Amino acid sequence: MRQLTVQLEERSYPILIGSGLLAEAPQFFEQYGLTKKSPLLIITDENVAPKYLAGLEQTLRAADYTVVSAVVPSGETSKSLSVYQDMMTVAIEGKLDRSSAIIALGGGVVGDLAGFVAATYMRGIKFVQVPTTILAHDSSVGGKVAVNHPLAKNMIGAFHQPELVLYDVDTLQSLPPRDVSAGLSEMLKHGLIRDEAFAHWCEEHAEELLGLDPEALGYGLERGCGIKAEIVSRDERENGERALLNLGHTIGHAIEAIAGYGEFLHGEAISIGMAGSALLGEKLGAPAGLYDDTVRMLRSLRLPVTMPKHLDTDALMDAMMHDKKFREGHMVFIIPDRIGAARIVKDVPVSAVRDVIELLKEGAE
Ligand SMILES: NC(=O)c1ccc[n+]([C@@H]2O[C@H](COP(=O)([O-])OP(=O)(O)OC[C@H]3O[C@@H](n4cnc5c(N)ncnc54)[C@H](O)[C@@H]3O)[C@@H](O)[C@H]2O)c1
Ligand SMILES: O=C(O)C(=O)C[C@@H](O)[C@H](O)[C@H](O)COP(=O)(O)O
Ligand SMILES: [Zn+2]
Repeated sequence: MRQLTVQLEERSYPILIGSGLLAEAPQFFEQYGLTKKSPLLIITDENVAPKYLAGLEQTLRAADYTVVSAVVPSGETSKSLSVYQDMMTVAIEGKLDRSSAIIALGGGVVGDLAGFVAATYMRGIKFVQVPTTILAHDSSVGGKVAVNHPLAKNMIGAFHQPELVLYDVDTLQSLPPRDVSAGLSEMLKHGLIRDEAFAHWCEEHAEELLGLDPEALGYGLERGCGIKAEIVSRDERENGERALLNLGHTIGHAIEAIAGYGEFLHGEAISIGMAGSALLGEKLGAPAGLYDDTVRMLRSLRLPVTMPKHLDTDALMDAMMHDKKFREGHMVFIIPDRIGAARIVKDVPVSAVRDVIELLKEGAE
């Protein structure tokens, strides 16, 4: 088992990554403070439930935990206020109390939704992240929890750290190829912002990663989580450095909202956004070649680097104004200087962003 720690003083917690960990959930839950005297609520989705829910429920009940479960539709549309309200109803009817915990069994959608329920139920109860996607190496760490507003991504949310991240990598073997690639997008992002060697490693090991080779996946998840944990430990609430984790997200979130949630997977939209950030980087003085290198790396992971022409530039520009980094009238972007290093740039010219959006359209020169 690989173990990392998110260092946040009294809110510190471990990230446990390994094979067979779901079967050991009761021991870990007990070790990290989940009481057996109050019910647990497992929130999962329709794709994950048939594969992993019954097993987890049985293991927990055999260890004397009381378990209530809720299954939401799979996909981005479940990060909504209406599904959030349904989860609140299940929690109230299931008699969760202030000592209860919520278990997020699934990918980033379930993690963000369940985490937001935990952050707000009775003004906040414990929760545990049990990620089942590659992408969730990012979403399960750091405590950003949220649902979407139709106009903008992750608009209704909180910072609420889990007690534990229990990452059973065996679950990843059942992921569809499109979700494998989407998850690798955020893995590469961690290399692009902080670790040049890791970014190259992702490209060099693309075929093993896409083929779900356990050794490659284990290392990639450990390094990706490690970079995220280091940054979050220094800047939990995104007052500075944490914004680097948003590379590609200003454009990516706008694509997700304007195309309609679920049309593009999050990792796919972020991939297009990272290609756009590299273009912006070159416009703002980064060495030529940065865009080509970035695009080559993204393509090696079978990720898209262009968007359909029909996505309206004005609508995308409007959506970008809702970015959480937009403050005091300034458009703020994460701009790569080179592979492995990026910086926060305040007041990026709107005209440069508009040019980049046009260049990202399919068929543009
Ligand atoms: N909080 C954060 O810091 C953070 C970071 C990155 C992304 N996110 C959010 O995460 C979400 C994307 O996460 P995601 O890509 O994991 O999406 P997801 O949760 O929708 O999972 C992707 C798909 O895989 C299915 N699935 C999950 N586990 C499976 C398994 N083991 N086997 C087979 N199918 C499985 C799901 O049902 C879904 O259809 C977005 O909403 C994004 O905004 C949050
Ligand atoms: O943890 C962070 O900080 C990130 O930015 C990670 C991103 O991958 C993630 O998509 C996050 O949810 C985006 O946050 P937001 O504040 O832009 O909504
Ligand atoms: Zn993301």
